[in-house]
Amino acid sequence: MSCFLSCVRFDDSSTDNNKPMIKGSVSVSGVTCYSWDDVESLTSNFSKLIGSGGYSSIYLARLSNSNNAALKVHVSSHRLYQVFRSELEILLRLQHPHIVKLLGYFDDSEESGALLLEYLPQGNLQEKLNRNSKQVLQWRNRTAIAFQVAQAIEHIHEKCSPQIVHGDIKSSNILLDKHFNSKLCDFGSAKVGFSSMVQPSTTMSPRSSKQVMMIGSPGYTDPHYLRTGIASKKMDMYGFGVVVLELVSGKEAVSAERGEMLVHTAALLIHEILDSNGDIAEEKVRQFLDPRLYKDTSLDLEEVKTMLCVAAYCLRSPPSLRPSASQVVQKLVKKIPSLSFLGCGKEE
Ligand SMILES: Nc1ncnc2c1ncn2[C@@H]1O[C@H](COP(=O)(O)OP(=O)(O)OP(=O)(O)O)[C@@H](O)[C@H]1O
Repeated sequence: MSCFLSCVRFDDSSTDNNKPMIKGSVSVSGVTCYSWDDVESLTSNFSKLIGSGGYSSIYLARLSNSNNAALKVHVSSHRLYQVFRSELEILLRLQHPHIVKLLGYFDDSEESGALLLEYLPQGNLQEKLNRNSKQVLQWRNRTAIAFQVAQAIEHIHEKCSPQIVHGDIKSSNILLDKHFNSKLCDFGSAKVGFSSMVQPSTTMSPRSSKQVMMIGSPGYTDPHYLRTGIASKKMDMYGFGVVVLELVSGKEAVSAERGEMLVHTAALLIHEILDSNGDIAEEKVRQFLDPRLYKDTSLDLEEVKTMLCVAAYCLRSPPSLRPSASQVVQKLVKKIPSLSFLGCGKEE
């Protein structure tokens, strides 16, 4: 932890971005309430699927001003309607350059809902880091993405009221715009309130009534949360640590071929980093580095060490030893000075 404490300043400033919940209105503060007919027409009858998740399908939508948008349609069910409502209410509060922007929504008040979101044309970070991706994400983009995601987490953890735990930080929940600026999405697992204790809820099905619903995704879930069911800001920092390992190595959080977790593959290196306070041999750094970056002229091995150091501290146990998001932001700015030019993520 000393490596963090020596270079951070705490920022306790908070802004209240509460916005009133809209019900039945057409458009308030730029967020529009749509009818189902509107939704069908915006998506040309759901003609283009651009993504899917555990609880939803995402379609390309075209706004009246010809701009593209993304429509996230939640699976119809009473339980998932609560997930939709929770995500809607959280997104209505949030306004940050690195958090996906809510443009509108549809709500039947019973079991169906849809969110109209700004469209991020480069898709998600997991796809971009995939070995089969045509384009190799450059090192300077990777450091900027880590920085911007840390800023988004800092915002929900420390700068909005009430504070929010995202609960599912992973590379497929990080979307990229045309300049590879990142935006955090998917607040369906988020918990509002400080260090919330999550009482695992049972599913609606009587057959599976003993099944508990945990939040998080394989390869990213904080082992402390798995043991205790306590969702806290530090579980987001754990997920962030895994994302940073993905950015450095270009590997998936869970290997598709061998099912191996990246945190396990990197365990030895992480221990060495923590033991040496980040002072590790360049050769070891190179061994872990995404080989597609070897020829990247923007690559700087000292910056790679900084990123690995951030990841290592975010993955520490117990969670109290992990840095806060603002400590990570400060550390990245201090050690990767080019990031300070990004400011707090300029809008396009
Ligand atoms: N605004 C957007 N612009 C472009 N693509 C998007 C947008 N929102 C979502 N997607 C795509 O759809 C995928 C799934 O979105 P999202 O994570 O919000 O769904 P989910 O059902 O909550 O998924 P999960 O299973 O992670 O809970 C994203 O990884 C991304 O590829």
